[in-house]
Amino acid sequence: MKNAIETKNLTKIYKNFTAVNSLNLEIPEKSIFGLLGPNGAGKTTTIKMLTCLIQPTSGQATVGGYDVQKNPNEVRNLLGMVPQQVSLYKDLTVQENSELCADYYGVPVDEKYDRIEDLMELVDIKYARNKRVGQLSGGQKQKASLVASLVHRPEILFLDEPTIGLDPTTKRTLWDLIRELNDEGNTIILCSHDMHEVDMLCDNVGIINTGNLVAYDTPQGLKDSLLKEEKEEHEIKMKDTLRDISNENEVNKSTKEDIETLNLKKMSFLLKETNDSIISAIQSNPKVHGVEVAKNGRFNLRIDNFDDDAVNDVLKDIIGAGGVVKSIFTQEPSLEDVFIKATAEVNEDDRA
Ligand SMILES: Nc1ncnc2c1ncn2[C@@H]1O[C@H](COP(=O)(O)OP(=O)(O)OP(=O)(O)O)[C@@H](O)[C@H]1O
Repeated sequence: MKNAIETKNLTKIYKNFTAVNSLNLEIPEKSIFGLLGPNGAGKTTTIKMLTCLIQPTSGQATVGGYDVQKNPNEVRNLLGMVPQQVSLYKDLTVQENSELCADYYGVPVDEKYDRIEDLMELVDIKYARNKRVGQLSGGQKQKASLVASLVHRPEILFLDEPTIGLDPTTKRTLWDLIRELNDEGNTIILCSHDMHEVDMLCDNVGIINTGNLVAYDTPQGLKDSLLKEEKEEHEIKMKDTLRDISNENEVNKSTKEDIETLNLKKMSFLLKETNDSIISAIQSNPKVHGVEVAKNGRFNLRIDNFDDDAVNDVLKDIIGAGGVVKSIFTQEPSLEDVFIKATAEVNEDDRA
């Protein structure tokens, strides 16, 4: 698979402050890539370099095979950009802004009205086409911005916090649109602080912290690696604690309990009906620790966090004993956990 974007040691230094430090990134064609990072990490600076708004201090970047420094015009023709702050003319209407963008990118006159019509239909902003952008709500502005950015059919679309401030329904409409554009073969670069959004939409995620790329994988790959890291940390902690205990020659009850629960994850089932045979079936599973039946009939238990089959095994026990599961909940690492871990160490001094 070809890459839509490649960077090699891409660096931006403002005076003596390193905003982006030697970034090496590969974004496959026709994928949705999520760029994450805390405030001030260097996301917008990276996007600005890739969209030819600012010059890198050193390193290279290619977009659609074109070098951002040597062929900025070719790069600009390939991409569309929805920035954090909507950059349309406030005194012009949605229609006028869209036409202006179409003319700027040289969209043939016999196509431009149809394209604008189709896009307005797609994002549902037709009803406000004759309103001035300055009079629109935040969500309407975002939609107008999308129409203007997509009118020249960019192969690569940059979206900087596209759903910030949108209501949940409009947000989901926009997610559908992003997926649709991707299905049509567009590459999408999404900058967002919304972890759920990134998890739902992106094929790959890069986490940038103090100008450095600190993680790059699929969302699931990142979560799995956190689980693996936790397992390794847990094993080290176990060994240390057991050594301490044997040194002290005394096993404190709460310490023992701490060790036992370190590697357990919470799991909870709501069954249609409960009876003793279901309870004893769950209790007799060696992977289950401490079953508790809550007043609302929900089973709360803990299972081995690192055993891939544990959830399946408990389910089999319940179904085998004639139980009907209405809902199930397990606590897994989220992309937010990965983000917090990957960006925990902040050393702004290193950037100067
Ligand atoms: N023109 C500039 N001159 C000096 N420093 C700058 C300039 N633009 C950005 N920076 C600094 O570079 C760093 C990265 O900024 P950038 O806007 O790329 O962060 P970001 O990851 O997009 O943050 P946010 O999530 O808050 O939008 C910040 O510390 C910022 O202050």
